[in-house]
Amino acid sequence: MTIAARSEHHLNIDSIRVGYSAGRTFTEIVHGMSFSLARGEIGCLLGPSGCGKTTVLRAIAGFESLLGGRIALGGRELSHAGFTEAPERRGVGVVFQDYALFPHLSVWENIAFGLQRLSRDERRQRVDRLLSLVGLASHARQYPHELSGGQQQRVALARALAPQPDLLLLDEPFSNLDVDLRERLALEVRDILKELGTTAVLVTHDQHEAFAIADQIGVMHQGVIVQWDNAYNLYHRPESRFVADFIGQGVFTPGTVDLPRQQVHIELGSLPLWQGINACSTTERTEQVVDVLLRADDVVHDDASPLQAEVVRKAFRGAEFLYTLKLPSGQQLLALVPSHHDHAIGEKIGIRLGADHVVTFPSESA
Ligand SMILES: Nc1ncnc2c1ncn2[C@@H]1O[C@H](COP(=O)(O)OP(=O)(O)OP(=O)(O)O)[C@@H](O)[C@H]1O
Repeated sequence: MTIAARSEHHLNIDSIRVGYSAGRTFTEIVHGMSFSLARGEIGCLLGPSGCGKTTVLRAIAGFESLLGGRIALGGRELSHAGFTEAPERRGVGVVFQDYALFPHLSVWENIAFGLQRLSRDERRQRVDRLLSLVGLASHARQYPHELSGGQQQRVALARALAPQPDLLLLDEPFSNLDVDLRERLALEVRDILKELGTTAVLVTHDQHEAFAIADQIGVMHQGVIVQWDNAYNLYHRPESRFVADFIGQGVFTPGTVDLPRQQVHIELGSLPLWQGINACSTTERTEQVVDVLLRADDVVHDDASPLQAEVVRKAFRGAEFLYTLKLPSGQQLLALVPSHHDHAIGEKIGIRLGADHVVTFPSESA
């Protein structure tokens, strides 16, 4: 069956519902979730543990069937209630968290594994190209146990890409790697997918990984996508408190909206409202109490500033310290400060606002 509507999208996930039964009870985990990707686009499902990310991926791979909604790829319907195309017939490749390489096969043989139907020459060309693309040409004869975790994950990626799938799924592919390598490999994988024009969906709970690899990110909460957007908008224009909280670091601080001046006043000073984005919609009153999202990079350390805040906690981040600061009112803030400004706990430091816009939410204390 071909889906004519929205054919500009390569992958269409349309109102899918997925759940599990355990004994006599049935629990719905994914509650009518939708997103689409154009050909060659990289999407990411990002969310806290247990929100249903892997369940969605398993449904796209064909390991779980749908209770409702539909999944289509390249105009081909892969799943709807009562129909699940078999995983091996979907044209979907999967890279798992634990690499799942064949231990008794060499790197070359692992990548060639799914290419039996190709001629010897085609197979050799395909595997050699992928090996050089993932930077492992000199490791072709080695076995998985002789490789580092990052190298094994590159082999797993090459193996999943070898049959040229219509869609690649990556399930927390970097979570077994250390933090520095994770982000580097995520950027490398992005380059490889872009070079091949492969459409991909990644799931992770690590926002740096999501930011490094994805064109579009769906922030998931309790089985639904609460915002589908690019990384910049998720950080700077979160549409809900959940997204504001989950993405980046910041605090909510009380503020008063001054609509005539299009400003919001907080303890640190006044800021322009971001037109149309989360600005309070109520116009009956000229002032309104709101919670203002202040990111750690919105608060600037400035010795010349008359506004002083006390250092309550500090975390060394290499290039920066993440300071937790207390204002005279007791309100706490976060501030990212270059790490050559090494201040002691209890010390008072000058701060000022460094934000050019502000995002507000209805006050939870009002
Ligand atoms: N096979 C299963 N049978 C029953 N319940 C399951 C099964 N697999 C997952 N669940 C439940 O579904 C919910 C969502 O799980 P899922 O693995 O999709 O979440 P996730 O967002 O990928 O989490 P994580 O980041 O921890 O992997 C969880 O409450 C989990 O316990």
